[in-house]
Parts: sequence; structure tokens; C-alpha cells
Amino acid sequence: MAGNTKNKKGGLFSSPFASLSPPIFSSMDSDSDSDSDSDGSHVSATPPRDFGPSSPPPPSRPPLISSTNSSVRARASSSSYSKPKKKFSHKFSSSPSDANRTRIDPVPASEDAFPTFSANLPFQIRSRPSDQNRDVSAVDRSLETLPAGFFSKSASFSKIRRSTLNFDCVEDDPSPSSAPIPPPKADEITVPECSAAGWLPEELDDEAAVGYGISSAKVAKKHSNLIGSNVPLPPVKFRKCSAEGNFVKLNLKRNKRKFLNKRGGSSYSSGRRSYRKYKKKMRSESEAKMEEGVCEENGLVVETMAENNQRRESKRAKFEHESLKEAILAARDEPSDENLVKLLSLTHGYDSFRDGQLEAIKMVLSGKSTMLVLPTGAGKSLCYQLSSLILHGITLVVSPLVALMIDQLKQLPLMIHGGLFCSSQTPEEVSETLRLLQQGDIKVLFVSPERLLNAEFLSLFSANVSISLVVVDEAHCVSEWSHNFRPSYMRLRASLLKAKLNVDCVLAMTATATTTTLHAVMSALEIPSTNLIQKAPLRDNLQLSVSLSRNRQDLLMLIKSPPFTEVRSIIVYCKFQFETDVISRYLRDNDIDAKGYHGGIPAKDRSRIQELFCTNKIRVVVATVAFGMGLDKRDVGAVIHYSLPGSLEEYVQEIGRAGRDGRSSYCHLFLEDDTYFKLRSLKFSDGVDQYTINKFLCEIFSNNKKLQGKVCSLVTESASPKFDMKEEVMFTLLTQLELGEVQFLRLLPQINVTCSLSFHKTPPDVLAERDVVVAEILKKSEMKQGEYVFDIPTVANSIGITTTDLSNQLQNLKFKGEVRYKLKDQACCYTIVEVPADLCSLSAHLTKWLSEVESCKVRKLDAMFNAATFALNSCEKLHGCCGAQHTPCLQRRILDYFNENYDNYDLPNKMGQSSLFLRADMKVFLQSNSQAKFTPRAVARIMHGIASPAYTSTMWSKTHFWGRYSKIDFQVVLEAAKAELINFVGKDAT
Ligand SMILES: Nc1ncnc2c1ncn2[C@@H]1O[C@H](COP(=O)(O)OP(=O)(O)OP(=O)(O)O)[C@@H](O)[C@H]1O
Repeated sequence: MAGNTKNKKGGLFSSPFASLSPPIFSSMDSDSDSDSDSDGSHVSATPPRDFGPSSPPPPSRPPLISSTNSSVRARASSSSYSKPKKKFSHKFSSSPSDANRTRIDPVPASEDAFPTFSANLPFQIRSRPSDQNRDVSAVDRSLETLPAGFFSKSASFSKIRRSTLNFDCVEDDPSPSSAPIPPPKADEITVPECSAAGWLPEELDDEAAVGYGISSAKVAKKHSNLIGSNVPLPPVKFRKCSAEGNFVKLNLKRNKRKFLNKRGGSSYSSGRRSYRKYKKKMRSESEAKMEEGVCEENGLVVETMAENNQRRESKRAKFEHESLKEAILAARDEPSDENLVKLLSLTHGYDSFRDGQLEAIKMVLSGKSTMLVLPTGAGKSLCYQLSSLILHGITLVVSPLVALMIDQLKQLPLMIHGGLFCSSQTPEEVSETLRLLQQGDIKVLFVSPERLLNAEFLSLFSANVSISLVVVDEAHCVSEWSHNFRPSYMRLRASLLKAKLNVDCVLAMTATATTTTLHAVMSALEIPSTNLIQKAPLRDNLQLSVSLSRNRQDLLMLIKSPPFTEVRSIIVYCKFQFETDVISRYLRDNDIDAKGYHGGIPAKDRSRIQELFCTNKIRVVVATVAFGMGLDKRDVGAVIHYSLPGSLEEYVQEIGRAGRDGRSSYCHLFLEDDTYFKLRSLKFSDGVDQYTINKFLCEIFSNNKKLQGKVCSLVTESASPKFDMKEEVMFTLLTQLELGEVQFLRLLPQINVTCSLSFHKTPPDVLAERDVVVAEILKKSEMKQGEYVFDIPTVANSIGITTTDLSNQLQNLKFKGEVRYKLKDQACCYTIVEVPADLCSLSAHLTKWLSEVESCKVRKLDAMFNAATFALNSCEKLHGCCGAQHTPCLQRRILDYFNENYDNYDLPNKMGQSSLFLRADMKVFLQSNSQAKFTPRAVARIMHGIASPAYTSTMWSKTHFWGRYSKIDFQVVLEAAKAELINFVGKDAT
């Protein structure tokens, strides 16, 4: 398979980057909008980025017209700048088991491996023995699982635009193990033809004007070539202040950004100071110019103060608009440091670029695909934002989460018009976005990876809309060796982007990628090793500390000790949903203003909690991984890990929510063994045996000869328990069958395949005579409770049309009042391209690959645990570490981890390697459950307390063997299960 990479252990892929030189760490490098559920107004109200009295003030200056007429003066004073003022004030004010577990514990208690909490700390924590008797089954029951069904349940675009930002979608969960990402449904999007659209500058109006602190006057349209360029300018234009202007409404929030840094003192704040200077300068320049005009007119025209203000603001807006156009053209002609800095100050109000930004922008502008690795909060988004203005075509940003897309859309500077396509949009919303796209009103378009390579979506770009740059955000998701692999991201290959979108230039961005991951991403996106821009993974304003033990009292004591007492906003990360509820309640009971946040909470409530946190109405959010992606609250002063993160990548991402304003921030990790054991067990919940993969492949390629070239479907919900395989694992396998060395199939968008239909107007037989679709439905359906029930792919195949065509025809019939129908059973759809000659070797191949992916995840957890354990037990405290403070040693471990191929060799771990009672217990277990047909993996999972689709915790946690051996290495348990099953089956056979 071209472009794929090979794991060191030898796998499916061959990497053209085998000789890629190690990345260079040149230096250590030093805001999420809330979503209200109240009304529409909040959408245009960015939550304050800083919470001091630092909002850009509404223009306040004496009226420029002197009048002897007192009534005019009175009107003037009351009306002067009232409109912008009102808008500003409006925007600023809106906020936005086991009772019978009697056997001997196979692994002795081992908490004494850790020292007690050191006394010479800035904060005191009591050390407690870890709780060895935790109920392992609870792990499974309460594991953070964010809601699946992204395509059916999530927010509509109108909601996004108007009020609640609904995050109730699978894309909300960055964890691959808990977030199936189905490909898009074919019937979700109807794409009209694109008409020719150019990037013509448009009117400057209210919204833009408000954005610049000016009034609602308009500037006449002006073609770009009037300012001396043959090249059409990008749409530096501003939309009308109407409810429909969602992008502007979202963008308007930017204008409420407060540019003063109350906590101050860092390089991160300098940009804001310069923004104020810039605004002042721009104001005085434009005012001077305007005053000339006013003097000329004074005495000639009797006008109201409001009209006068409008006229003056119009001039200033025009002036600023012209300045921006000039700056864009200058940067396009010559992307020099000077020109780019000038443009930066006009667009973002910052006076300098941060480390890596300028380099990345220049690379992109010169058409070079670039890999950008900057720490969280370092300003990666700005790199594509600025580039998008200078590039001719549109910039397509591929983002993994709907919530993230919405945040990124909101964070676009005012003059960069954005749009998004996500699966949760209604057809009307899709059409509206398309209309804006065709009109040239969208410069940056956010899409999910599923949608990006959807045939209908791709057809959009074939003729009229040209793409200059594809940005792959969270690019580590492309690699199966990352902590957060997304099968749909696998489809992003340079070859496909070139072939389908005619795009040569890709900007891949991530904060967390090991060398192996980087190589895989760069290989897939064909980014040369010379085009890697990489800075140290951590910002140096984060103070890292670790302590042994973890219980509620320790957490409370930590939060009530300095320096945490001084911190206004704190995030406490837990692994399990139940923990967030329990801990937040406990904190509240102890006078700490805290709220729990996890994927099980309704989307509306989650939005509300985020809003309250972002507006400092609650101090502590106790959250699972569901909280934080895209959160750009600048003054989060502390991140506390109540549970061990699953990898150093996850740790770095989560602590990266702290100190985004550049101030010293505190990141504390509570370490204890139990969570480690639970998490390690869970790392084995995705694995599949070769036997199962073989069965799965047989199903996929069954009836292969007949079905080649036709639409096949697999209803994942029912297939999952059948194969004892998670839905996302099935999807990963199907993606691998599409993108592997040989393309065996082609994935089609997911659809609901079972249709129950009833006729309402014309009798079915009569209708069938004139409609071939109806005739075929009658032939292929079964009658159930008075309804015709049929399989969509079967009917489509027999007519010889696509499932999308069939869906459209059904919609037509419904529209005419002829039929009513319901669809159910979401399925992965595909067409077979080639039937594998040897299913056994293919299944062996896939099993090996999945097993390597699984081992990689386990190593990541071990690396996290070892780094924290090292800080606690082995740090000699020579290089600045003291007490629980381990910034230097943890920074070093993290740097080493990202720089070296840690994830390619096994690390020492705490797992037991044998148990006297394991085999005996298995024998008893198999005998007492002789009716069940276990695989070795199923037995091993039960012994580890890991639920699976066929062996749910609801059913199996009742056995007293559930989770009993979770402290023994899974592979040891698996081998024992294989041996015992052979014994058991052999005995059974005799
Ligand atoms: N040159 C700059 N000067 C000052 N502030 C900047 C600069 N560039 C970006 N910022 C600000 O830094 C903040 C973080 O930027 P951004 O959200 O792009 O970070 P990121 O690298 O994408 O982080 P994450 O990986 O967490 O998403 C934003 O508020 C942004 O406006």
C-alpha cells in the first residue's frame, strides 16, 4: 500500500520514510468558547478570554462636529457611537462485583513501592495506601463512553448557529476505543451543482464595522484589480448583520476578546498590548482623514449626528478595509517577514509571530506540504488562518470533532469567512453553506474526514471551487501508532487529495506525535522530512508535580493548599464517568464550586457547564477526556489528574489546557496502582483473534462472485456481538481492506439499510406498473404488520442503481404523498473490488497488525506510568526537582518519549507474570459455564474484567472470576486460557 508505514516490528506497511532523520527539537517553546443553551444571542458572544476589565473599549471620543445647535449637541452626545457601544456591551455582557471474591489475590498488594508524599512541597498532601480492593467491574460499567450515533444524534447546524452547541456526537470523544466514527450516510447530503464563483471583495457592513469598532456604514463593492492586481483577492468582505450571518456572528465573538492580560508578564501577552496600540493608531489615522471630510462638509449639509457618525465610520471602515487589502496583496507578492507581520497585526492584532508560526506560513505559501508540531496552545491555528487570506483558493481544514470545528470556526478572525460541513447539518443548512461557498463567501471550510472523501462532497470541488491548501488538524489521528487513531483519518492520503481535490499542499498539525507517529503521518501525506517544523512538546510555564495516592481527601487538600488556593480555574481529570460525579459532589460538599462533566451528560448541560467555567462562574470542572478538546480558556491555572492518563500524549494534551496565557500554571498527577491496572486491562478490549477475523472476512466476502461491483452491507450493531468485535474495530478492518496493499473493497457512506414502507395513495400494484422502484420493492419485501419491509442495498442492486439514487426516489414518492417509510439498522456499505485469494493469510496479516496496534497502546500506558513512577521513586532531585515538584525530570521523560521510538519496544511494567491459581480457576470457570462457546480471548477478558460485545459486564461481572486476574499480564492469562480451552474441549470430545 503506497504511502503507508511499517511498524518496526514488521507489519502491514512499508514505509518510504525508513531513512527519515530524527526530528530536530530546536527549542523549548513557551482559548474553548462556551456554548450557551439559552438563546440565540450567545452565539455571537464569545466568552471572555480574560476576565479582567480588559475588553477593547467602545470608541469614546468627543464628537468631531461642533455645532452651535444645542439640540444637535444633545442628540450628538447621546447618540455618538451608541450603536457600537451597545453592541459591545451586549456582546461582553452575554456569556456566553464481587461479593464472592474470596480467593487469594493472585498478586500481592504493592502500594508500598511508592514513597509517601514529601513534606517540603509548596503544598502538603497526605499519602495513603492505594485502594487494592476496588471493584474492577465498575471500570467497565462506568468507563467513559461518549455517545455513538454521530450521524443521527448530534446538533443541527441551526442549533450551532443560534443557540445550543450540541456536542452529542461520537466526534466528541477523542478516544478511539470509545468512539466509533462511522462514515457519512449517503443520503445526508444533496449537493447541487456549483456555479462559477470568484473571490470578489464585497461590502463592508455592520458586522465588520462593529468588529472594528465602527458603525454600520457600507463601503461600495470594489473589484480587486482596481487596486493593481490581476489576481482576484480573497474575499476580504464582511457579511450583513442578520441572523443568517452565522459565520460573522461566530466571528463577532472575536471582537469581544479582551486584549489586556491581567495575569500578565509573558510573551503571550505582548500581542494584546500591541493590538491596543494598533487600534489606537488606526483610529487616529482614520479619524484625521475623516475630520478633513467633516470640515469640508460642515456648513454645507445639515445632518444628524448619527448620520455623521455613520459616514465617518464608513470612511474609517473603508480605510481599514483598504489597508487590509493592501497588506494581503503585499504578502502575496512578497511573503517577507515584514509583510507577514504587518498582515498579522491587521488580522489578529499581534505584533509578532510565535516560534514556528512564520516558518510554517512561509512553507505553506511556497506550496510545500508541511508537518507542524507545536505544543498545545502555541498557536497552530493562526498558521492556516493567515495563509488562507493570502492563498487564492479556499483552505480546507479537516478536523476530528464537531465541537472542535465549531470552536475553530468561532475563533476565525473577523475578516476570514468560514463555514463548516458536518454530518449533523440538515439539508437546508448544507445548501446554505454550499450557497456561500459558491458565492465565494467562504475562505476557510471545516470538514470531517468522513465527509471530505465522500464522493458527493468531492464533486463540489471539481469545477468551480478551487482548494489551495488542505489542513489536517490533529494529524496524529492519521497514524494507527498514535494514541488517538481514527480509521476515517487513514483515508487521508496525499495521493487521494491530489487525485480527488487537485491539492498539492498539505499542512498537517499536531501537538502530540512520537517519532513513529510522525513518520506514519508524513508518509501518508507525502511530506518530505525537510518540511518538518517541530518544537518541544511542552510549554515551559507548566509546573509538573506527582504524588502517591489518590483519594478525595487528598484532592481536596491539594485544592485547598497554595498555590492551588490562588488559582481561579481548575480542571480535574478523571478516567471514569462515575468518578466525575462523585468527586464533584464531594468538592461541592466541601465548599468548592465544582461541576462534573462527561459524555453521559446531555449535550445542552455540557455546553452550559463549559460556559459557566469559561465565564468563571464555576471554579472547578471535574471531567473526563470529553472536556478540553478545543478548550481555549486562557487562564486555566491548574490541571489535576485524579486518574492516570492513558498515555504521555494524553497527559500532554490535557495539561496543555493550563497556562495558555503564558502564566505559570500547576499540573498535578495523583498516582496509584489500581487505575493503572484497570487502564491496562482496558487496553485489551479492542483485540481480536485470528479465528474471529477469519469469520468476519468470510461474511464480508460471502456471495462474493455474485456481489462483486454491487452494494454490500454489514449491520454493525448486530454484527458486533456476533463476532464479539467492537463496531469501530470492524470499521477499522474494513478501512484496512480498502486502503491496504491490495484494495479488496471500496467503502461507501453508512446508511440505514432496513426500510419499512406503507402505501398511502395509489394501490401498490397500480403504482408498480408505472414505477420500477415500487415494482422491485414489492418483489423484494416481506410483509410485516402491514408494512413492506425490505433491504435498501438489495433493491438498489436489483434495479442497478446506487443506494443514494434509491433513497432519492423514495423521498420523491414520499413527497408526492404516495408512501411513508422508516429506516433503521445502520450499516457499513461497501462494494467488493477484489475477492482475496487466500482468506487465511489475509486474516493472519490483519490479526498481526491489530495485535501490534494493541501492543502499541499498552506501551503508551506503560510509558506514562513509568514516567510518573520514576518521578516518585527514582528521581534524584538533582536538576531542580524537589518534593512533589518534578518539572525537570518529567519534561525530560516526555521529551525522550516523543523524540525516541519508545513505542517500539516493551517497557518494564508492574504486571504479574504468573499465578498459582490461574489455570485451576479457569478450569472451574469453563466447567461451570460449559454451555458457552468461549474463545481464549473471551476467557482472558472475563478474568481481566473487560467487557466485550458478546460478553457484557451486565451478564458476566456476576461471576466471581470477573476481573480476578487483572494484575496478571493479559498475554499470560490469554495463553493460560488457550491451554485450558484445549484441555476442556479435548475432555469434552472424549
Ligand atoms: N503570534 C501570536 N501572538 C499572541 N498570541 C497568539 C499568537 N498566535 C496565536 N496566539 C493565541 O494563542 C492562543 C492559542 O492558539 P491556538 O488555539 O491556535 O493554539 P493551538 O496550537 O491550536 O492549541 P491546541 O493544540 O490546544 O488546539 C489563541 O488564543 C491565539 O489567538
